Amino acid sequence: MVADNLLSEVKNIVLVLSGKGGVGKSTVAVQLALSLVADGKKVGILDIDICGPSIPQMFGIDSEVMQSDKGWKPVYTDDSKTLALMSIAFLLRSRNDAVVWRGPKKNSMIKQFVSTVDWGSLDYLIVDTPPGTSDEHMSVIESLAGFDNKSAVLVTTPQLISVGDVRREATFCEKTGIRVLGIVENMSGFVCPNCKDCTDIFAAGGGQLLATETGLDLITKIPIDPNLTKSGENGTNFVKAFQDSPAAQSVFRMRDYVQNKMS
Ligand SMILES: Nc1ncnc2c1ncn2[C@@H]1O[C@H](COP(=O)(O)OP(=O)(O)OP(=O)(O)O)[C@@H](O)[C@H]1O
Ligand code: SF4
Repeated sequence: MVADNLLSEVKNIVLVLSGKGGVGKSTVAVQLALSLVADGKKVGILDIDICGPSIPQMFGIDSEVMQSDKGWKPVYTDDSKTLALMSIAFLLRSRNDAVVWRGPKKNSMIKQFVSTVDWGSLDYLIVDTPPGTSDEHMSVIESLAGFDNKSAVLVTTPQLISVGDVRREATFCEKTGIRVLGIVENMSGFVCPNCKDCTDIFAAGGGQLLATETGLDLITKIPIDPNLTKSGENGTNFVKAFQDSPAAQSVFRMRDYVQNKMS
């Protein structure tokens, strides 16, 4: 069963969640999408971070939303149309416009996103969410209530303070009936490009601790990679350009895990 007929050709939905801001949720969403595309899949990214949309910038795309005869056309990253994007940023006149909407207006925008975007056929729709468990989360979950094949990935960093936030996110998923595929530990050490040694810059073991406590799988640990930071600023396809790097290999493990669990 599907929530709406414009999602009728979408096979799987993956929500990317984190309890805390700045842990790399959008980065994980984008790299998961690009790695699925590298595996021949058709993918969409829905950016529901109404107050801080970052997906268009991560692809270096500045575009306006156009209408199709069915709804809003997503913005494609290239002519092959294998990766489609939708973000509030495409609806704003300028990237610097601030969104100061109260809950009900945000809710209706998210419901419109879910019901009005003409995604066409997709293997995966990745939903990039704001941090925490806010109005946006409730709205998207309510809007997707009729879509069966949906799951979540929880992103954390190795510090324990972040783990506490993600634990609350796991409880939220349990209460709202969203299946959690597992935990991604991001910024998990820094692999030196010279000696390939991994230094735990922040701390170590947060993702594993959370996994042990919640009984969820630790899907992968993505190290800090300066090229990954740069790709978020200049729109480079990181997993294609740096496919042999430890960070890209870790992203591929996440992709394979997600595909196995959702098949
Ligand atoms: N593994 C990594 N290696 C290097 N840089 C990273 C990594 N993960 C994230 N970053 C960088 O950290 C910053 C924050 O990442 P990102 O925007 O993905 O976080 P977020 O959790 O989505 O933030 P927000 O709370 O604003 O939604 C970005 O500059 C991004 O490029
Ligand atoms: S980890 Fe090794 S190679 Fe890298 S900066 Fe430190 S000493 Fe140099």
